Amino acid sequence: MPRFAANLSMMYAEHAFPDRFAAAARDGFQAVEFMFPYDWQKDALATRLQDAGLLNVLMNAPPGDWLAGERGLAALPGRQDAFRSSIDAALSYADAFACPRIHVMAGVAPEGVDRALCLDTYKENLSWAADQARTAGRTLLIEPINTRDMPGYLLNRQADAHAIVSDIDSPHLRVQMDLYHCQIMEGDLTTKLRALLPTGRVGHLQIAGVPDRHEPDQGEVNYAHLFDVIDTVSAQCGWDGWIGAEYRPRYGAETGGTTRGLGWVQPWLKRGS
Ligand SMILES: O=C(O)C(=O)[C@H](O)CO
Ligand SMILES: [Mg+2]
Repeated sequence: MPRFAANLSMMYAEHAFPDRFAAAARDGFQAVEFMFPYDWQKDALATRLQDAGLLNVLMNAPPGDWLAGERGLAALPGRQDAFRSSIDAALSYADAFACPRIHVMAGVAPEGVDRALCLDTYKENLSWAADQARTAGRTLLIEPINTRDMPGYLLNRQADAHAIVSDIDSPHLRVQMDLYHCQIMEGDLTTKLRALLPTGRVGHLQIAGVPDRHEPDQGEVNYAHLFDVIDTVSAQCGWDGWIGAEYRPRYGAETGGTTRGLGWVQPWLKRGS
């Protein structure tokens, strides 16, 4: 049976972020993920998480200056100190939330910087970070992101992410396989899931409708079919990860909000919530 986590950075936007934990629990989610909790005091958010009886299954490391266009630091030459500080911060927050997984974003190639140098920087930084994660008992994730939503992002395809994870060869570095991005960049989702889940290198899945990034019951991807595929392959290979619902709800606060669009996940939500 697939296990779904509500992404509180995109869902429940009709509530202030700290209030989204209780909102997701009321709807029956048992786990949440989110991107960047760093604007909030970690113990206060940890209390919201615990009061709502939720697991936090994924969070992101600080991405650099998001408003200035930065989308991660891991592959940026000359930013090693900032990268290492971002990992320290992420591990501290992950400890407060008992969060096992941290998405470490690669970054957007700076103008005129050689992609080969970025890749070398990426591997060097990830090797160091995976060792920090080992000590802390966490797992880092790298995610291929589509070039339409994030032009210039330095990791776009599943095979490249798996090659990096294989090269670094640490149990504390895995792939975050976002099926929304994978559909846009590559397609062939059924075959990719059947091939990649058994490798042991996929640490987390995410979903959203394609192309509008709304609920997964809208758009070109048949997620009901993919949930069956994930169930079948997981039973065969023992994959026991979570699936993050990382989408922008189609209903706003005035027309029912996030809750109204949860029909797609009802069979898997906790009863009596
Ligand atoms: O963009 C995505 O799909 C992600 O999962 C990142 O964590 C946030 O950009
Ligand atoms: Mg994603």
